[in-house]
Amino acid sequence: MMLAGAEIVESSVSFKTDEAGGSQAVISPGTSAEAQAAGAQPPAQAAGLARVPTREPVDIQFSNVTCTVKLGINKGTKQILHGVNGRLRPRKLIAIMGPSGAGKSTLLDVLSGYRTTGVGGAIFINGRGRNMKRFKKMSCYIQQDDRLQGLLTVGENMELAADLKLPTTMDKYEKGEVIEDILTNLGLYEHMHTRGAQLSGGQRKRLSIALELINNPLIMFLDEPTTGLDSSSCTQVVQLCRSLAHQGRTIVCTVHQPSASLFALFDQVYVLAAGNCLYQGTTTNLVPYLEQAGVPCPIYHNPADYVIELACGEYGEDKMSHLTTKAENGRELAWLDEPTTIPSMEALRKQYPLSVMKEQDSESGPEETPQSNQRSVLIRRGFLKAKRDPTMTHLRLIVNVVVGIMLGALFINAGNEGSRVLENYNLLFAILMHHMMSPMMLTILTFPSEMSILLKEHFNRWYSLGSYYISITIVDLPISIVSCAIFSVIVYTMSAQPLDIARFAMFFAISVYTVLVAQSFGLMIGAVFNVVNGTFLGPTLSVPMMMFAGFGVTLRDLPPYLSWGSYVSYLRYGLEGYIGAIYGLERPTLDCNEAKYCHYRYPRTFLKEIAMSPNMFWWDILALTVTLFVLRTAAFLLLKWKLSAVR
Ligand SMILES: Nc1ncnc2c1ncn2[C@@H]1O[C@H](COP(=O)(O)OP(=O)(O)OP(=O)(O)O)[C@@H](O)[C@H]1O
Repeated sequence: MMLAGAEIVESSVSFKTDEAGGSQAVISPGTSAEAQAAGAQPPAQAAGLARVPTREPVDIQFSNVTCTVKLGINKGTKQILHGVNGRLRPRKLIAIMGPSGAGKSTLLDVLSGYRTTGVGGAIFINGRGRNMKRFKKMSCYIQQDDRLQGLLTVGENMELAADLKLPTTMDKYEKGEVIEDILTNLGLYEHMHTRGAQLSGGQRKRLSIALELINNPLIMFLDEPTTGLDSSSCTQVVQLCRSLAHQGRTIVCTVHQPSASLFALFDQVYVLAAGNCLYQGTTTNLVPYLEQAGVPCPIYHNPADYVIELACGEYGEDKMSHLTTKAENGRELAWLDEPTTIPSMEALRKQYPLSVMKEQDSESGPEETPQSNQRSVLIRRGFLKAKRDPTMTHLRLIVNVVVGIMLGALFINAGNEGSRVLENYNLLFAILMHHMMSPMMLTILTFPSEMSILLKEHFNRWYSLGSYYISITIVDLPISIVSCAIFSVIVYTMSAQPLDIARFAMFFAISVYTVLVAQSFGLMIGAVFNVVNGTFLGPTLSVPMMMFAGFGVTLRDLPPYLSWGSYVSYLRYGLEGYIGAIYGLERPTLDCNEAKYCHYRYPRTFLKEIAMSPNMFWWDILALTVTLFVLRTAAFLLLKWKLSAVR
């Protein structure tokens, strides 16, 4: 790992903060495309990212790449990429351009290794077939939507990413230097204490790049880094990418329709039209290429706009196919920078012998740091987020207090009164519903957004799924227990349940179990479905659970062909557990102060009526433990499946 003082290879862009707190790109001389086009050698970098890549730059070649997606049952398939070829040269900022729907993001997904399903063709790294494990160690993928931790500040985001991505042997000062260097050069140092959610679009994009720069990748893929940014932020981000590329990285971005000045910042451009390559070469060669192809770019027309118009078929489909043929669908290298010096695959293999790969392969495991470190950092991050989370923590605590008081007030003193046993039974069911619905819905509503961050961070090798899963389980436990305890104390005392520590402990244990099981059920749904589908499915799937709980229809009265349902419904064990806690343990006869005749003042009569045994508590705990384990494992497996299925 090279830190401050490392060799600096080219002039660059840095950002200075103006008085208003905004950032401005300061372009050092020697970086303009014109200067490069004129053959000027860029001078040494005066200011810029000190951490240049420590490994040799990477040459990427792809051949006959296809991508086909399934459109659904009996709807056939659709081919998005039609055997495209290309060469992505090192130290270059490369734009993949094309009209909407041309397949830019798909090509980027394929090249980055994010998409693996329905993909054909070959990708070569430095002359050898891509080894995914090795490739992932040297590359990162920054998707279009900035998936950042909005509750954490820029500094915290960077610190935690550094703890996950830098060797554990580095101390906090060394890591701090890396963070300072990156933030200073990306113009984010002054925003160190701003939360991710409060950053502007351009700042968010730069933070996304900063986070991935921590472990100094050789190859960076960025999907539409300029979308949604104003022209000055666009220039800042593209200038930054250019500077990073010229330090020795291969940077590939998709862009929609860049302005002429933005277009000039790219070194190389790859134009796609309907899944075919129309042009591959330097930005400066585009105009001569079009001229030679017989479709000259009109004077005063932005070449980037013109080529997109051609790619859209505005000048006729025949021109599109003519250009695809001329570009040999990306095989033609004549329009790249110094085409005669582009090494063959064989030469590249000689240049990068396998013995070097051996060293790289033995460097570390699939992630940068050991699992124990990943877990502790993720737990730290989880608690930091939980402390500030207005929904998962603050609202959850408030809801438990409010609902506890409301239920307590509605069923005040119902617990000891023989004439109100049925009311108390309703209260126990209402408590069960509360413990089921609130954690389940909260998870269903919040997890999909967490899922997108997980997808990004897991793909970029920040941590393993196992470490992530263990950390979210641990972080949520104290919040669940505290909110459950507050609720239980309020409702238990207000409704005058028997003041017996053993009974309260049983009541509380069942409550915590119900919350944890419901949350795991929500996690299963949230891992697979989006918010809309999850919001529909969660409560809908819970209805049969309620049916089989033994409330409304007693367990005795369930039709024999449906009796299995009571064994799979965790609510049945929850309700039975509550009954055991409140009416079990040989509870003495209840008071009968509010009526002349109290039919259920003898708990045994009531238990007989509802067909529940008071002595099943430990069986209920066992059943809930098994259910929790099964659901938690299922949620993990579904998450694992989802991580690969989306690709
Ligand atoms: N999973 C999928 N199922 C069906 N069609 C898909 C799928 N993924 C992509 N497509 C289609 O493939 C085409 C290319 O999509 P892609 O997102 O790569 O385009 P793009 O060039 O990046 O477009 P944009 O610039 O609008 O993002 C589009 O027509 C899109 O609808």
